[in-house]
This record gives sequence, C-alpha cells and structure tokens, in this order.
Amino acid sequence: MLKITDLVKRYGTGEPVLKNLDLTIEGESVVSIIGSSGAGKSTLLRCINQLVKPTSGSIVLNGTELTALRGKNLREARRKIGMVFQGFNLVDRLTVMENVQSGRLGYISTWAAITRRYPKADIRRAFELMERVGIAQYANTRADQLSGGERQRVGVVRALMQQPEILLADEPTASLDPKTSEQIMGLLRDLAGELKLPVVINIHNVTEAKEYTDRIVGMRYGRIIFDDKPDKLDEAAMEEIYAGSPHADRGGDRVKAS
Ligand SMILES: Nc1ncnc2c1ncn2[C@@H]1O[C@H](COP(=O)(O)OP(=O)(O)OP(=O)(O)O)[C@@H](O)[C@H]1O
Repeated sequence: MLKITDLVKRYGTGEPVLKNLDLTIEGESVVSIIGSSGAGKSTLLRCINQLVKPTSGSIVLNGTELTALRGKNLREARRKIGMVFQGFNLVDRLTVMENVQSGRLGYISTWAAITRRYPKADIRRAFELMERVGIAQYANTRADQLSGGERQRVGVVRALMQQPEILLADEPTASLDPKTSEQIMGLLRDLAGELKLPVVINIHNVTEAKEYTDRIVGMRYGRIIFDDKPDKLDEAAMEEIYAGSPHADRGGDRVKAS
C-alpha cells in the first residue's frame, strides 16, 4: 500500500506546487493522474520515488516511510519503485537484454554488470518478461533498432526486473502513435493484474485514462480535486480539473472557474 499524507513540495522559495496532498493506493489498482500542465503530476511521481525531496509530509510504501530514508536505505527502497518514462530512457547502443538487465543494477555486483555475467535466474526472468510483452526475439538487438512501442516494452520489462512493489509511469504513451499507445496502456493494465502490482500513470490522454485505469485522480494546481472511478469523470468534473488559469489559482485556495 502507498499512503501519502499531507505532502507539500515547494521548489526554492516559490509557492508550493503540491499542497497538503493526501492519497492512498491499495492493491493492484491502476490509477491515472490527470490535470493541466503544471498541476504537479510529475512532481508527485518524483516525490514518490524520491527523485525530488518533499518539503514536508509523509510517503509510506508498504510500511516504509520513504521521506526519512538516506543513503543505502534510500537506494534499497527505490529499487522497490519501478519507473517507466515518456522518452523510454534506454541506452541506445546497448542490446535489449543489456537494457533490461540494468533493472537489476543494485541487486548484482558491479563486476557482474560490467562483464555482462548476469545471474541465470535474472536471464530466465528477463526472457519470461520479454516473452510476456512480445520482445524476446529482440534480446540481442540494439535498443535503437526498435520501434517506439517496442522500446517502451523494454522500459516496462526493465522496471519489472527490479521486482518493484509499485510501478510509476510518467506519460508512458506520450511519444507513441494512438494504436501503440493503447497497446501499452492495455499492457500496463494487464501486468498490474497479473503481477498484483499497483500502477500509477501520469497521463494527458483522458480517453485512455478512462478506458485503461480503475481510478482517476484529477489534480489542479497542487491539489487533488477529483478521485473516483472513471465513469464518474463527467463534464463538470473535467471542467473543474482543466478550466481556469494557473495565475488565478496559484497560491490561494481553489478558485472555481466561472
Ligand atoms: N525542478 C523544478 N524547479 C522549479 N520548479 C519546478 C521544477 N519542476 C517543476 N516545477 C514547477 O512545478 C510546477 C508543477 O510542475 P510538474 O512538472 O509537476 O507539473 P505537471 O502536472 O507534471 O505538468 P506537465 O503535464 O506539463 O508535465 C510547475 O509550475 C513547474 O514549473
């Protein structure tokens, strides 16, 4: 379970971009985070995986308070959080297998990684996952030879190689064509169920959020103003999430668009 309580993030001396945010995610649910540009979606994901240090508040993942961790403990906790990125973040000149195995860095010795002497169990697991997502035939192909959809599948397998307890995806389909985008969303949804993994997806495409996720969290300027099942996201809720201007809202309490 992920339990976020009273989370505040302020960059420098500016107004907070996350304002006393509470969010609990249980079980294998697939949750999408929607909201206008600048609402704080990426900052929220980065606070969860501790790429960004929250200003205050609590983030507990399966009993571990992440905000209190430093050094080795922080590195260990971060392995439990898989990340999937918009731009895939692969190393182009490495093969698919090498990219996928980089998800095991931190679990295996540096020497084993440098010399590509991956443990047998890791190779087996990589092939299982690559088979599952349809890229096993590319194991020895350089990452830059693959299409966008195939590259994102590599990104997903790499994240799963970490044996994460939660998977975070930051705009995972924004660089993909519509059909491939739907395939990747379907894959994330199915993997969440198969691996009993909570998945949190930042997404601009509301149609995909409605179709492929179990719960939609709508953010507006650092606050959660909608949190419900996709079929509850009606026009009024959309208006509230997306209307208005950042200037009107920033800093103060939520201002309803007129
Ligand atoms: N490293 C940073 N330093 C200062 N301000 C930042 C930093 N990162 C983000 N911000 C600001 O925080 C606010 C929230 O940004 P964030 O990227 O979290 O929003 P978002 O909802 O993910 O937007 P988008 O959909 O465009 O990615 C914005 O005003 C942004 O300019």
